[in-house]
Amino acid sequence: MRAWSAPEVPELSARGPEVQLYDHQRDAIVPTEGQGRRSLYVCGITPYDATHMGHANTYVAFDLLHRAWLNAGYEVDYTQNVTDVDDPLLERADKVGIEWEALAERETELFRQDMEALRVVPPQHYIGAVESIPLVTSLIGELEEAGAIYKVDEDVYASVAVDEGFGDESRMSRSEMLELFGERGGDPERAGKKDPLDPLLWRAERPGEPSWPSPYGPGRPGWHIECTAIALEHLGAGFTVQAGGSDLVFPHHEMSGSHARSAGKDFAEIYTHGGMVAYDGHKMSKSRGNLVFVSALRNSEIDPMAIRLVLLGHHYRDDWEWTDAKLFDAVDQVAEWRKAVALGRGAPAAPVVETVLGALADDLDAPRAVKAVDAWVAATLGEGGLAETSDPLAGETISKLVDAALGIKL
Ligand SMILES: Nc1ncnc2c1ncn2[C@@H]1O[C@H](COS(=O)(=O)NC(=O)[C@@H](N)CS)[C@@H](O)[C@H]1O
Ligand SMILES: [Zn+2]
Repeated sequence: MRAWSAPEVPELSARGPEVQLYDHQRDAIVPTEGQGRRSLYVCGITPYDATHMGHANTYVAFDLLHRAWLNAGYEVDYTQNVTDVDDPLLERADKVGIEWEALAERETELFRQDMEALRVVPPQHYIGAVESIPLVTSLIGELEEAGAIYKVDEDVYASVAVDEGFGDESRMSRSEMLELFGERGGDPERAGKKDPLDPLLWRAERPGEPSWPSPYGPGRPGWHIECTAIALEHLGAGFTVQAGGSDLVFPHHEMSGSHARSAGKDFAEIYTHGGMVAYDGHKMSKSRGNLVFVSALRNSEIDPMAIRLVLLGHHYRDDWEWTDAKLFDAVDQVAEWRKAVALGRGAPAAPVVETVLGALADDLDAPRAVKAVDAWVAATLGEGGLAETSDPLAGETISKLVDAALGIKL
């Protein structure tokens, strides 16, 4: 599937430090490692209600990781999926009375435009669930060889008992797992399952639902196996980072890793998750409909760089609440940044470069990076810009820095 056009990422003269990142499984900030390259899988959208600020928060967060690795001198293999067939998408298509494929295509295109506007560097592999069905069915075959699948009626389930690492990623209690599994697309109460937590791998054809042929009969893929298959195919076992919002910790990322292990393959080295964005006092969610859309703001002439700056004002792992006031503050902030870099000379830029690259390499601490730029702007717009000690190339250095490291084009 086509991704979106890539923003130019300026090459910085200073090299960023090694990137450290929070790992959910170890509950610690750990070095990101690998031979010369880094590989990243960020779970993509289920294409309806795109692109709300919760989505944007997630993809901008891991764009900072992508950029931090580039600034540290690494090549980055980036894969993202599109869950372009799944229960919530079919339900929404039914509700609004359009073909589910048309809804998926329209919303994915809107998502691409929003990602371009927010200057998110695109994945090299942007892969739909539908186009991955052959990958999914062959991975189910590997689970079958491992004795890790069984049928209930015509539906195919994975047996989590086969995976002794099950639970290591989320570190949740069984009762927590059962509760979240039911809330997030699982069917713990279904009769005939070996374990209520066993997830669906292949959903047999139902009347009125799309289906594709498979060795397990006509049907469609389960949610978790889709990401396992796509990540293993395009990034390979033991890739560096599996990322998404914190509502994916369980069941989605637990199950995705479990399926890989049951097929005898390592999954991600690191699992990391972005916090939840709320609006009107509740997590922004399709079901509640309290959504702020990137495209709506763009259509009312809001500078996407101001939207991006609101997101960067929060640590990626924090939950926070979107407010219009935050947006208006960011509009002013971007204008100040532009004024300061336009002066050409300014307060010394080298220390800002070091602070910004260091902050982002430390578990993507964007708020600390933004504060350092704010301080430089204030000094430069004050008397700092004119003092003898001023740096004649500060404006150019800072605008390249905030572009490469923060994705903010001034
Ligand atoms: N309110 C929110 N705040 C922050 N992130 C959110 C919010 N709502 C959804 N997300 C994140 O946005 C991404 C896409 O969400 S989604 O459209 O529901 N799609 C999915 O979760 C699956 N297609 C992943 S394979 C996920 O990483 C999800 O965790
Ligand atoms: Zn996923």
